[in-house]
Amino acid sequence: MGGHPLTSVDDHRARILAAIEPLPDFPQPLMDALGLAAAEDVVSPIDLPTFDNSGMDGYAVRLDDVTTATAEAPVHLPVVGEIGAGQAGLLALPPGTAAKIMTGAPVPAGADTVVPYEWTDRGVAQVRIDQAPALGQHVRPAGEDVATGDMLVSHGTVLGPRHLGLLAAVGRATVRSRPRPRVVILSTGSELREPGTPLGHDSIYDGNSFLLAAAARRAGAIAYRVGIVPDEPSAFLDALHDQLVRADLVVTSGGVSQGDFDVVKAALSPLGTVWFGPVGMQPGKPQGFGHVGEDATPIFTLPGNPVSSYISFEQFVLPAIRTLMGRTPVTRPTVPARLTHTIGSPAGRRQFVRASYGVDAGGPYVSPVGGHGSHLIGDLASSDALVVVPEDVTEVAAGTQVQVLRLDEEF
Ligand SMILES: Nc1nc2c(c(=O)[nH]1)N[C@H]1C(S)=C(S)[C@@H](COP(=O)(O)OP(=O)(O)OC[C@H]3O[C@@H](n4cnc5c(N)ncnc54)[C@H](O)[C@@H]3O)O[C@H]1N2
Ligand code: MOO
Repeated sequence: MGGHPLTSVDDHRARILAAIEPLPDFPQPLMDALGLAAAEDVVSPIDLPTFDNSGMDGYAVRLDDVTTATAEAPVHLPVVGEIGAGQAGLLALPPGTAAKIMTGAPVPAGADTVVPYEWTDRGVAQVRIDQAPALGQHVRPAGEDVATGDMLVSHGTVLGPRHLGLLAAVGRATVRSRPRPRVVILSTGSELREPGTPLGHDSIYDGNSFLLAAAARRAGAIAYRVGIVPDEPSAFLDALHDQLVRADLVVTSGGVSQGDFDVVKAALSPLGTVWFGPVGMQPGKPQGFGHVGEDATPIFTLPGNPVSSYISFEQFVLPAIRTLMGRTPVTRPTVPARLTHTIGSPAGRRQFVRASYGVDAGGPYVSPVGGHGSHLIGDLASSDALVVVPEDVTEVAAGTQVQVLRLDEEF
């Protein structure tokens, strides 16, 4: 790739997003929709409360019958029934009577007020009322909270526990949303070993497939972490084709630079459906994107260095997952912060500097963490932000306002 011109980060992302369509939406059971974007405007089919109901355990009365009640001169009323929540036998209250009523039970026609037990002798056949209530006291009117036709959740809202609770409360069993994309992650490299197994003198543990699968799941996808694939094109193609049946997206790590055993490039280049080339970024220069299989499944071939892999995921795969899910914005927004230490950056490449973000008396700040090496996964794990240094900038002085990606923030 040495002689190839660099594709810009923005052009590469634009090429990817032009090739990704949101997944079709369909009605999903409410619990499956947690964290998904609603793909419909939901208006309420009913009022909430659905009917006038009691806010206290006590007696339903007509205010006119109890306005004179005091401790010295209590009012006595015959009790004509008992109304429990979900057990409402008594539909109307005759004048001059009271009915026991429980919290949430429908207030009978004719009653306009509820007297709580604490203001009475809790009588069964007759009740003594020691205090006069205000009109409508402890009656929760129908439609007070939500009226039929109110907009409950608008298209694009990311559904959380409170939205789902409300949808259930108005009787919705499902909500239209796009499903979680299924993302298959393959890591390539004959040097790789599964964590928990012994390491040879020339092997390393496969951190990337965990890094990428966890990032995909955090982004809202269903991540399938496939085992390690050796540096052998036929083995890679077999593994890939086995996985396509359950993939909306495929992500590979490793095997895309200039090495003699760069398996992903060797296996996919002959298909002619995957673009490989250098992208003007550091880390993450060697990239590939295209389509594979009968369904033209999108495939991202990310570089194997762990930090390169992760930053490539952030820049390219995350926006694709969010597009599939109908989430906006598709790219993580940057926030401004004050840089605490001077940093250098290569000309012509957008640099992503591992950093830690904080806020002090001077406002938000960001401090570089560790070195630039794209193998430094320890430094990556100590970071929670990336400083974005534009392509044409070769040095940023301490104290400068920079643009920062906060990696653990929801957006
Ligand atoms: N002659 C050149 N060599 C390299 C170039 C170049 O332009 N010319 N680019 C360098 C850059 S930049 C990167 S990034 C890497 C990308 O290489 P590959 O994508 O082919 O990745 P590998 O060679 O397979 O591995 C690179 C590195 O990462 C380690 N690795 C790979 N997979 C994993 C994994 N699953 N878990 C942990 N670590 C992994 C691997 O052992 C290597 O150390 O190429 C440079 N070379
Ligand atoms: O692009 Mo590589 O990702 O700089 O190490």
